[in-house]
Amino acid sequence: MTSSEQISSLEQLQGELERKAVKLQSEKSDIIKQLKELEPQTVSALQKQIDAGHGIPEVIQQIMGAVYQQLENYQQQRIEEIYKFKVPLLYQPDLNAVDWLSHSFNEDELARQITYGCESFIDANQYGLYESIELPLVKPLLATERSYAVFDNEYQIDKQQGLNVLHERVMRLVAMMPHSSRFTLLDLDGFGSNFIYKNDLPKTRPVSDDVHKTLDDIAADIKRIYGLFSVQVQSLLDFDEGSRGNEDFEFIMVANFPRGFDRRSIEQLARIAENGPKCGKYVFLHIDEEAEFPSGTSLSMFKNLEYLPWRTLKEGEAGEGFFPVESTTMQAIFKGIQNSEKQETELRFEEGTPFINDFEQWWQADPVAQIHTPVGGSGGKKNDLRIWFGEGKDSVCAHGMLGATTGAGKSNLYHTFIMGLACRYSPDDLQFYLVDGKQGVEFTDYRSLPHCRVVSLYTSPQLARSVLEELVDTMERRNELFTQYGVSSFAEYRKAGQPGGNLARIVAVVDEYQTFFEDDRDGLGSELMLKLVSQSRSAGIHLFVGSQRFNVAGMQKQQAIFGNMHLRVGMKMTAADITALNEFQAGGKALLRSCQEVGQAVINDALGDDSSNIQGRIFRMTDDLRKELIERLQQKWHDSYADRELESPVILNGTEQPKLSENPQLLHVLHHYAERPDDNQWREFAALPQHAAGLGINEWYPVEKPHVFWLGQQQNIHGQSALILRRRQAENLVIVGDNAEARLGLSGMMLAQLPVNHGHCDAKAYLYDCAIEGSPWHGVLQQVAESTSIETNVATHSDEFAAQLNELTEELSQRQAVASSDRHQLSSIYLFISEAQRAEALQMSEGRFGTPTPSEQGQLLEQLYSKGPELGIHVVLAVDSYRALSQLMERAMLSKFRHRIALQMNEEDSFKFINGRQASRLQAAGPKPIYALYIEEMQNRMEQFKPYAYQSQEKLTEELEQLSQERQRWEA
Ligand SMILES: Nc1ncnc2c1ncn2[C@@H]1O[C@H](COP(=O)(O)OP(=O)(O)OP(=O)(O)O)[C@@H](O)[C@H]1O
Repeated sequence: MTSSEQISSLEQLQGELERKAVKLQSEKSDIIKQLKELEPQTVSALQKQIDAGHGIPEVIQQIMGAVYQQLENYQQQRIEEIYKFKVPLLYQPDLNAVDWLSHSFNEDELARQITYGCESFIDANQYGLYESIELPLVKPLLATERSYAVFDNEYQIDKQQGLNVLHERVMRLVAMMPHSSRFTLLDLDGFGSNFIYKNDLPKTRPVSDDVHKTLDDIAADIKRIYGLFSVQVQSLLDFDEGSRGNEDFEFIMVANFPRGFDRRSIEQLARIAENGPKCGKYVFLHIDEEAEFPSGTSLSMFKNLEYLPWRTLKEGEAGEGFFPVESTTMQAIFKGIQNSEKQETELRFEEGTPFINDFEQWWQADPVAQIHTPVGGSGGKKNDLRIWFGEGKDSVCAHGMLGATTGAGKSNLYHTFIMGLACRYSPDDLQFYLVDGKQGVEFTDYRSLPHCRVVSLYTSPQLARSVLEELVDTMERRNELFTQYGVSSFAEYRKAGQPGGNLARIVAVVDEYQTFFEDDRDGLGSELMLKLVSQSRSAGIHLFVGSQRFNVAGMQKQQAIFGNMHLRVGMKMTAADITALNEFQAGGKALLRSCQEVGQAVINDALGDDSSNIQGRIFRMTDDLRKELIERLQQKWHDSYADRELESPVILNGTEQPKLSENPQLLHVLHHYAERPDDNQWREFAALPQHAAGLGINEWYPVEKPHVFWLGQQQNIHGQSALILRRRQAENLVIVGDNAEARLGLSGMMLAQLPVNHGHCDAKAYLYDCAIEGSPWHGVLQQVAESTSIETNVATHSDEFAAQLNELTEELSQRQAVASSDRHQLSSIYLFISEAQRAEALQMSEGRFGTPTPSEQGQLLEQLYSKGPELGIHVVLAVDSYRALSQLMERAMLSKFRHRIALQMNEEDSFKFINGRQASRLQAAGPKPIYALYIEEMQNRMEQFKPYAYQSQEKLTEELEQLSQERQRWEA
């Protein structure tokens, strides 16, 4: 119910009550009249009864009883009707008479009017009611331009009288507006003893010992709020609730005025009293009549004072005045407020961005000079808070930064910004790189946003820096392209018709950007950031970074970097952070101090210059709306570009193992070629740079029958670790290390990639699964093999393995007989031995002279890995430790494994296996994520990556399904 309805209902109540009472009165007399009219009939009825021989008194009783019953029913009914009308609780004259337990305090009733006594009664005696009804006397408050005063009446015995009036005002106001009122309690003479409930009030302004400072702060607020006004909006009360945000109405309560005030503070207070009401600031003075005003001052300086009635009312009394609030009532009100749930006021995204409902308008905005989107409203207008990057008429805005404490609404601002832009610009015109902090998963849903090129979750410092590195590389590639076509900027290139292919503006949003500078002794993060922010604007690349504060630990060259961050967005921050910051000037800082509520922000696009501050409230974007919009944007992509495959973004995750099904290089091959590529197409794909989702390998000779197997993801944007098996000596793989999930995941995913490299007649797999039967690892390889169309032979026991070895040895000797010119026609054969440490028949035994001698199976295997690779037979061996490996083969045999993967192992084993301690340091930061090293013996290459790892049966099944779906086109 709005306030005006409230008041009309008060008046209505009064009228209704009077009408009912009069009606009751007239009905009562009607009945009595009827009763009187009954009398002659009664007489004749009596006569009849007597004639019939009945007893007289009994008959009279019967008739009279019926009549009185009827009368009573009437009265009861009417009285109930009257009591149904209740005075609204917040307007009851006596706050002590209110049942506060029945009130939720969840919503505010703006005190446009307020009760200041009892106006009239419906008198119980007069109308025959059980109880009298009191009606409130109301007067306007918020809508006036008044301040208020009450005198301490020296003739009163109780000197507290005037203060009690103030207390009653405070309680009434806080009960009406628990969430939108703020109190400033000035008790200079009493040291606060006159406002003992100060800490119970939900919001108070901190009062400095120096009253001038407090008054100056209030005056600055008034000035700031005047700054929000426009022709339509000329008082705080005119703002609609969403855009008023949480700008509070402030009540400045002064005890024992003017005690403790000097001339300057009285002058300032008088100015506040006069100018404050439009900005929602009202002064209430309790005047101590015995105190003297400092010379040159007087109460007449307060021009708009209204005097509050101070008469104490007692129960049943009417007139202007007040009922002193008892302390139990205060407690009930404060408790109720404490338990209330604040109804958030908000400005919804849909309200400020009507274009989101007009699909025709989507993706129509022009990115050539700049990109921009509204992100909030300042008050009078609903969408004048905006973020932009690029070139304006006389200004530029290259990059931006956001400072906001936890819970200030930072994530919501990112979502509003990202979705606003995504609806306005097409994915050909705008792309996002989204980087969450170390703990962050805020950007997860954007994996399916068509504009997204990179989504990084739980981002580690190394990963964060690699994103910067990638942006710098992209910038350099763009600059080369511009030089090639004789243009100097993104805008010129676009205007020239994009002769070298489409380029979109890139916006990189980085949350918790201090991650760039963590564990960074070389200062690489600062170096890269400076390079990017100082050069990338003309390449159409913009950085928008956020943190708890602008200035973050570990950052070097801050001044130079910040000199390019034209856009500054501040939300609620700690007082200490605001005082310390240099990214806003004094006016901006004052605005930031008033951002006390979630969603409030100050935006400045001119390096913090005070002339460019704009304060307001960020649109609220619900998760549901965001998800719905992402889905619709995806649909729009498919509708608009039926012939173009949507490129999947690179997904980085600082804690999780990667998924083969998300490998952009694999996806590129699968999506780009309608069938399994031929030799030339493979070569073309291999030569494609990694940033274009290729392998970046030029040495790709079809005669060597190269086949690619991805192993996992490196800690950077484009780096995918892969090994290429060719028909050359030693093209085998050995995986050594503690982690069973990684060993199994690596072998399993290699197996899963056979159908990428081979048609089903073109390869065969032999599996020797030595995992303990009943263990979670047992049978996993077989399950993977079954999901491919490749012919597979599975052994789980030593004798089955012996048969496999015999078959393969036979195959090997047949292949050796094939003329070398025909060998390229031989199909590929892969032998996977997992958990080889458990293959007893492969272990070496002590020979005649104490030297270890290979077992019979060991010798056959040795032949296969020594002679097989050139003939298309490759061995993939996985074992849990170097010690176990050394029981399977002599050290010299290790040279037959050109490809080696090391997982975490002890330092000694690491030295033996890879000639360095690196493998003993892999998990130094903790067990997750699992890291691995890929060593390419011949090229002396070593790279660290996160391997594909086995996690659970469900996840594997899901992954295999996903992969076979992706491959479907080729299989058909
Ligand atoms: N502009 C806004 N209007 C109304 N409510 C908002 C607004 N912004 C955020 N909120 C609400 O406030 C809460 C915190 O918001 P948000 O998650 O964006 O904060 P944050 O600063 O990112 O917090 P954290 O740093 O803890 O992640 C959420 O419940 C959100 O719905």
